[in-house]
Amino acid sequence: MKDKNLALLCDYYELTMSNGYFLSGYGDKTTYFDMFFRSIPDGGGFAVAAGLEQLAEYIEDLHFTEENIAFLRSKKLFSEEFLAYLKSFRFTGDIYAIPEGTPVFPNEPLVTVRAPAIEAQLIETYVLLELNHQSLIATKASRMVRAAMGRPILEFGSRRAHGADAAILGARAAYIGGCSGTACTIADQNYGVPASGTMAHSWVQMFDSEYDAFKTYCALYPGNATLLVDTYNTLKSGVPNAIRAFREVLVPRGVTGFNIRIDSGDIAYLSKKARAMLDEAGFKDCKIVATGSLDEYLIRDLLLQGAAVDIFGVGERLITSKSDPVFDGVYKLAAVEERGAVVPKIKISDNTAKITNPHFKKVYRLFDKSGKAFADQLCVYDEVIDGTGPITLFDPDAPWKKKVITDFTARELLVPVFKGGVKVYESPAIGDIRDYCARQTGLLWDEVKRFDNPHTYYVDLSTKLWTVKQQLLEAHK
Ligand SMILES: Nc1ncnc2c1ncn2[C@@H]1O[C@H](COP(=O)(O)OP(=O)(O)OP(=O)(O)O)[C@@H](O)[C@H]1O
Ligand SMILES: O=P(O)(O)OC[C@H]1O[C@H](OP(=O)(O)OP(=O)(O)O)[C@H](O)[C@@H]1O
Ligand SMILES: O=C(O)c1cccnc1
Repeated sequence: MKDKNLALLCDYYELTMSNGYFLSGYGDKTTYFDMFFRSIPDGGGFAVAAGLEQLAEYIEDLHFTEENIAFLRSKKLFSEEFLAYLKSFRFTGDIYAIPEGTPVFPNEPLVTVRAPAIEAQLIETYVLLELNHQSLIATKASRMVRAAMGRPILEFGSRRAHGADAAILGARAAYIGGCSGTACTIADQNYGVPASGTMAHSWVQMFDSEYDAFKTYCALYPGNATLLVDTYNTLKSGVPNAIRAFREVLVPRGVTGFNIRIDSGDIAYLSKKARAMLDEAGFKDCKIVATGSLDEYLIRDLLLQGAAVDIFGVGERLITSKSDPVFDGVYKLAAVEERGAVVPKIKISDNTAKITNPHFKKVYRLFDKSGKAFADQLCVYDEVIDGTGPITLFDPDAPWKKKVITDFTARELLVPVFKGGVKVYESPAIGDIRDYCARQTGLLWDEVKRFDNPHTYYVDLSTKLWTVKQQLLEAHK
């Protein structure tokens, strides 16, 4: 993907509008665009931001090749002046973003772009596709990881992913969301997501007997043997043959740390029976991996049934976020600059939830004295919340419902990623993003993290921002 020029991976209207801005004298106008989302997949209480590293790489490299320009010329729609401008196009603006792995909520900017109109417009599609996809999968992974109550989850979805990028970057996002590894080897090579795996039924079928298959695998990979026990009959042959192979090949070598995998049938019943057989054979440390169309609800249900599963492998329902496969991030103009002053802009809708929050904004996360996050506050860019004075929180839709908070700390969420076209943000190592995600998720109340009817986390507006919004609504009445 890195070697491909993806400048034309944009919706065609970005180009027609940009050509139009260019010809109408708006091309250089400084604009502020926010990327934010409106609803949390699966009715969850929070989402996990992901995709920033790839977005930053894309923008840093964004340029139009001779071929791109010749292609655009062939459409007979774009002016020669605009095509000449594209030849030397580079992103020159500023970008602020919420770091990957941060729990995020509807209506707060995950990315704010301050750039000349054409530049900000041309990156819209990529900003959205990268953040929408990776945030979707990171959010889904986080749900599954919570359902597994500390048991590792391995991402096994490449074969069911909607294309190569969805597999590779999906594996990256799943790791950020808390998965422990992936079967996707290239995700390890490219992004450092630890790759591992077990074996397919074909391995077991290939040999004259199940026992031969297990014995050979144990001899080849003594430190990494996870034997798939359900090819013929899990309890009658799979588990007994696995026990025999462990006993005959691994025990004499002093190897520990082997596993079995169950991929079909009643996982609760079979895992409990298999556990008893392994324990009886003296293999109390042998772990049981379960796979087969799992998701957070099945994982939770299996654990409620007392399934003796130590590790879950999850594919299709994670890599496609099958139960709710759309992350509805949007990219909206929030302000422009007129003679150096920031002028807020609003998008009005009959659906009040779709009215945008205008202005160049900051996002603060507020923590109570126990360290738990209790609300996010959107402010105008020149406001500061430092926790030294009280803060008034109110419901933006019912501003008379107020409370004054005194004992709290505040952390600004948006960090600079580009300044004047120069990338100033060094993306952390993937393992650090994953750890950060786990720590930040740990700062949310359990009520926000439950699956059913989670508590709505407040994303409030400062009085100043709320007033600007009301004034714009009045002005457009
Ligand atoms: N104890 C259980 N409680 C709830 N769901 C389960 C339990 N055990 C398995 N499942 C789930 O039920 C579904 C069973 O799928 P299905 O019957 O189509 O195939 P399978 O058992 O995996 O067998 P095969 O791979 O041979 O088709 C899977 O989604 C699996 O995760
Ligand atoms: O079910 P998922 O969550 O996607 O997990 C990955 C699945 O992929 C493999 O099966 P494969 O695609 O070979 O087909 P199978 O279901 O017939 O085993 C593996 O054996 C798992 O069952
Ligand atoms: O390694 C595995 O067990 C695996 C990999 C991909 C898909 N299903 C299982």
